[in-house]
Amino acid sequence: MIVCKFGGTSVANAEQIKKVANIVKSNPDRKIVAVSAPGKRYSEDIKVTDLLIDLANSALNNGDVAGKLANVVNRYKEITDELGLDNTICDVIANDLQERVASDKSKKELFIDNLKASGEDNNAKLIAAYFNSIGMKAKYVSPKDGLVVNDLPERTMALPEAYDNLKDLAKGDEIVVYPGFFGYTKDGILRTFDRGGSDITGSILAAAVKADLYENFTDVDCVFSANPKVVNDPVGITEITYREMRELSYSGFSVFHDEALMPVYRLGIPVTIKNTNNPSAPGTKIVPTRPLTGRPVTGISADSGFSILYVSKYLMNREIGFGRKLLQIIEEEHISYEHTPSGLDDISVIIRSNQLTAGAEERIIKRVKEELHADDVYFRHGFTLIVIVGEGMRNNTGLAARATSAISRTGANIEMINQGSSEVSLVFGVMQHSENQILRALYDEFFAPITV
Ligand SMILES: Nc1ncnc2c1ncn2[C@@H]1O[C@H](COP(=O)(O)OP(=O)(O)O)[C@@H](O)[C@H]1O
Ligand SMILES: N[C@@H](CC(=O)OP(=O)(O)O)C(=O)O
Repeated sequence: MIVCKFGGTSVANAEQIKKVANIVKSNPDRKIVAVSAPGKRYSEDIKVTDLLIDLANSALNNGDVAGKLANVVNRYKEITDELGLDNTICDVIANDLQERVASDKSKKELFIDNLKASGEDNNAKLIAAYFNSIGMKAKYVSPKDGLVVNDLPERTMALPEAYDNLKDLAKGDEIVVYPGFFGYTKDGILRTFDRGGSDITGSILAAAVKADLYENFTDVDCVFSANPKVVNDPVGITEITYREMRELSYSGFSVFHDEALMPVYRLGIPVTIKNTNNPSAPGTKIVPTRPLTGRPVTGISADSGFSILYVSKYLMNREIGFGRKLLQIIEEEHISYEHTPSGLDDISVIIRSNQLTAGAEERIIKRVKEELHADDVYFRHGFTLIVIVGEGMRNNTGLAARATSAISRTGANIEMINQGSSEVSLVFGVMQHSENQILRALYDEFFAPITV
């Protein structure tokens, strides 16, 4: 049995939804279909999820609710009209949105989650109605019936019992159309996953029903070895390991959410990334292991929005517990960190900038100075992490040297280097403004065809 997930671009309009129906119809094993909210129809378009976030903020701040709500309903109306569906489903969607807008606003975050999730919830209802209208027996299933997630303040994750609750999801003879992106706490409170989180839903469903395959349909033929929006015509990846994909997704390959790997990885369920616009292309297969090819590097990703906390203190290396105390100060601000490269007398902590506020920075600096008696403490912002990933990198001598010289040829300074302990990745911290130039230089170094 196959669980397939169709991303926002695959369900952005009627034409795309017709392609989805054809893909599902073409293989009777495709029994569970997880869907996103309508995404971008063209590059300047706005995703329904973003329209909904804007609507939620308007509702919280006494802004224009009626106009923004009508805007969202119109996106669905356009789709239903073109699919030849009657007004029933659009009325359901309009009523549902009105109810959500009128719901409890005392917990801002939960109110926004509730509106955000309606994008996928209503699209799943619409797509199930369309499937039935063309004779494909289908039913919409709500995450309320099983996809239990944890409570605030932790980030949203499925609880172990969700897998048991959902194990019989595909038992009937209808195709299950399931909204991505959200679940419910044990108390029935709706919470969304991170942005891009419909990939996570698909993976949870695949693990719950022990699917033979999880197909993730998007708008590119495969995962490329570098972001195709930055590197011209990058090499496509046929097979990639979970570990490689995890590193690359986490650090900038937006094509597949990094958290979506864990549920399927635990059961060894293979994943393929395929193109809704070109379903016969084989796509990229994510597998537990793969034979090594001649190329040590599989992919190069870049992710911006990082800050670095620099701390130096003479004889830091001799001071027992210095690192722990430093990280505890950061923990007490509820901030997570990515890397902690260190030298004899200094340590840097790499943090996602969106977790920092001016107040938090000030408190951290003050405490590190006063409690840890550091000689120097300061934050710097505007960094990108460039990550080179490949199973073939282990024991490949000279690879780091090749990477650093490729970067130095661009004239950029390397602010930080970290060899991931998994030994399949190498991380470089650079200033954000040189990101694209460095990505292209590294791509040329490791992927350009050799000419004699
Ligand atoms: N290395 C990569 N390989 C393929 N696509 C990538 C890569 N890095 C970034 N992308 C982008 O990811 C996009 C698909 O992800 P996303 O927009 O989340 O799609 P969906 O709407 O299917 O969820 C592609 O259009 C592509 O621009
Ligand atoms: N619609 C949500 C969840 C999602 O997974 O969307 P997409 O498939 O368009 O990446 C978002 O925009 O974050």
